[in-house]
Amino acid sequence: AQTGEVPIASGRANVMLYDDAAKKWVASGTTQGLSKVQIYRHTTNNTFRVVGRKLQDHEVVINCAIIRGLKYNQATPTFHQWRDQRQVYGLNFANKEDAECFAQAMATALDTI
Ligand SMILES: CC(=O)N[C@@H](Cc1ccccc1Cl)C(=O)N1CCC[C@]12C=C[C@@H]1CC[C@@H](C(=O)N[C@@H]3C(=O)N4[C@@H](C=C[C@H]3C)CC[C@H]4C(=O)O)N1C2=O
Repeated sequence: AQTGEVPIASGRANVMLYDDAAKKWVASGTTQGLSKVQIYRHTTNNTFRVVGRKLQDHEVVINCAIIRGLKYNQATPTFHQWRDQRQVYGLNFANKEDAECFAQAMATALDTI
């Protein structure tokens, strides 16, 4: 977290990006594996972003702003996805509880911005 940012959710997930050309999901980052994915709230300007770091080596595998109007799709109880202009992001959560907690915080963020 940068100064002035607080985490409002944290969960474990495989972070994936959709390769539009190949029409398939690819693991984000250099290796497969679980990441700790958090939603940070910036305390002064009330903005939010999703940051994920590999559990193993802390490689940042996702760092994207949560923008107004973002459509967060809970495709399954443990696979959630959303898109921005460039990418489609997928979070394959380690369990339902992490997924639910993350989705709740995402909804809060989307209600706030
Ligand atoms: C209008 C719109 O944008 N719609 C988007 C979805 C969307 C809707 C609304 C708002 C935002 C967004 Cl993002 C769309 O449909 N998208 C976004 C890119 C990909 C996809 C398009 C086609 C494929 C077909 C199969 C399906 C898929 O990926 N299912 C998963 C799956 O195949 N996997 C993942 C897990 C489970 C499954 C659920 C883990 C790895 C792999 C696997 O199981 O091995 N698809 C999509 O979701």
